Amino acid sequence: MSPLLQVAGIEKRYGARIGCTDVSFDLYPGEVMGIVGESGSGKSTLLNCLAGHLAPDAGRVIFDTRHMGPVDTVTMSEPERRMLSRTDWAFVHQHARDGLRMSVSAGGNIGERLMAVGDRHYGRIRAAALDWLDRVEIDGARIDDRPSAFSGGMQQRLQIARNLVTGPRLVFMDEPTGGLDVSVQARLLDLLRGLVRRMGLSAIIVTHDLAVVRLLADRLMVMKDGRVVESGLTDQVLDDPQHGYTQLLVSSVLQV
Ligand SMILES: Nc1ncnc2c1ncn2[C@@H]1O[C@H](COP(=O)(O)OP(=O)(O)OP(=O)(O)O)[C@@H](O)[C@H]1O
Repeated sequence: MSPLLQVAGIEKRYGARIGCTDVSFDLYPGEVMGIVGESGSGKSTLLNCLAGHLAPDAGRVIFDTRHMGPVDTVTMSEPERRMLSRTDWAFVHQHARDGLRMSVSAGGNIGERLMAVGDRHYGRIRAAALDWLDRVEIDGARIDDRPSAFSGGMQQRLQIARNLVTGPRLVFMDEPTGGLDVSVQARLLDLLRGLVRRMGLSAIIVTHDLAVVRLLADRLMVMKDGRVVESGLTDQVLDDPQHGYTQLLVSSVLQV
């Protein structure tokens, strides 16, 4: 099996400050990679470089596209990258309002993604929207409501539906459960785990919450000061951390 994503030597600087540096890894189809580290360790910078939101200063990101095969997403044109982010890629933001159109109905938010990839059949789009509302446990009767009338947890579930409806090959998630109440987080995590497993999704999840990666990620990268200090299978890294920083990260959670 060839990798879905090949990341080699990614570096991003903000002036003299390192955002992230020397990051390399492969991601295989159906694999979920977690990226953990304390605030300022470079997780978001790396995720944004991978997802094409930030231009790295060095390195390659080769993605195996559905239509063109492997392409370097760092050097591809902006329109090509925009198309990729509507088709093969999805991005789940920490704050649902960054990933939703708040003035458009719930059904419209889901349908918009389908229309962006060329679906024009109203009945089919509405049926898909209803199906996806159901999959993310939102009552279909709310299809014409705007997301602003939803709770934080519902908004996040709607954002996930909007992202997954087009069957992306790779989903980027930035703190998908951050900022939600603990009980809401648990339900969302459960839902995400079900969707990831059922759809065989490949995903890269940035979080500072080790419980999130424990549940969702097959593999883990631990970042500190912009560098990857440890990586491996999630259970291996969390149960037997080798690097002092990872040991600290794991033990600080256990003490809570
Ligand atoms: N726009 C920016 N301008 C200057 N420096 C930045 C910028 N964004 C991030 N940085 C710096 O880059 C480093 C990595 O930050 P980054 O936000 O990627 O970390 P993070 O692990 O995602 O943190 P958090 O969990 O708080 O989001 C930090 O030193 C940060 O101060």
